[in-house]
Amino acid sequence: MSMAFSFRPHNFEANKVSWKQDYELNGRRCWVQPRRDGIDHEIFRHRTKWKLWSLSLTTTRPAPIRKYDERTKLEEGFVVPDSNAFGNNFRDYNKETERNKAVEEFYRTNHINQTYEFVKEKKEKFGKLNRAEMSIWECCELLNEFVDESDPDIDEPQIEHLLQSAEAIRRDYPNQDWLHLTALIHDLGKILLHPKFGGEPQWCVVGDTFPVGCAFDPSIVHYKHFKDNPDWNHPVYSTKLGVYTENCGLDKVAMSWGHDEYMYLVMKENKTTLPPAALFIIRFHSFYPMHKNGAYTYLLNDEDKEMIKWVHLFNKYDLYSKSKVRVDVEKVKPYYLSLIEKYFPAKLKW
Ligand SMILES: O[C@H]1[C@H](O)[C@@H](O)[C@H](O)[C@@H](O)[C@H]1O
Ligand SMILES: [Fe+2]
Ligand SMILES: [Fe+2]
Repeated sequence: MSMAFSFRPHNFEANKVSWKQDYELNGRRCWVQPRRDGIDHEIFRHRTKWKLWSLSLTTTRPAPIRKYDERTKLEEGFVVPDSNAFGNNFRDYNKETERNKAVEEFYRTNHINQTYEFVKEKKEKFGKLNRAEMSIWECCELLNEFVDESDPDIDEPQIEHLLQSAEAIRRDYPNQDWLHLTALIHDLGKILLHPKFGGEPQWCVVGDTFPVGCAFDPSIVHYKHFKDNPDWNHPVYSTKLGVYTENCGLDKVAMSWGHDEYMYLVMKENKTTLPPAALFIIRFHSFYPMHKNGAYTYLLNDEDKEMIKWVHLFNKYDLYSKSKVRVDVEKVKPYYLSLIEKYFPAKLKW
């Protein structure tokens, strides 16, 4: 195999290389060059050019991670792939595929059943956090068996998605360890699917979220199915503001019940030391109607408007890191355990 690389990264001369094909990343072939200074170089081909980034996968090393573009001579961030693991556009809910049929059926059930009353009951029930005591990592491992039925972009077990998004954000923001941990835990609320938690059905655990107690916005995925929701014709809940007041703030808004709100409650009650931005990201990362489509702005207050930037930043890694490439769990585990120890108690109430 020819190894003709045209780039010249810093310190290139110092590294007598013997490139070794190692694995695929986002459908690309990559080579990894472990170096004596502890910072591995990963090389991959993006469109017509070779790119390089340095990566470091253990806690003991600093992580000066960057990608290097030979043509522009610039370092750049995470490259958003052109298509998902199935060769389709990301979040394309309308393309006729077998998977999308199941996804639509998921949203039909979700839209019919998520009512204002239903959400209040679930919050009350699961807000007690009296179902299990376990560490964050134990919860990650329990998620191994679940595949999210609402997601057109990935059919891998959830732990893969957690690690893929965490590793992707870590590459671009090596010094923001709170972001790495936020990504790792952002979907842990899906543990509600587990028999320990009564094995909740998918429609009230996963999928995009939206406010209840006021009118459903037409930008919500598969909006048409709301017509069979009992709140559809409710005299108050079907109005624009519903039970809310203009710009009352998202903290006061009841969102459709699912993994976001549950994980937010778990973090808050177990007194995480993660910053407020982390809580905001986790609580609203599935609120695509707001953060992607710009709906419901009349419910946001100034603080929310300020915080959205974090959800936008995070969303890129949540959505576009989904791929068929597995992360080596054992390799990265020590790093994430150290973050968990920094920001959470050893055991949490769930
Ligand atoms: O299907 C996905 C999945 O359930 C994600 O965890 C959620 O955050 C997204 O909003 C949703 O589109
Ligand atoms: Fe999610
Ligand atoms: Fe996610």
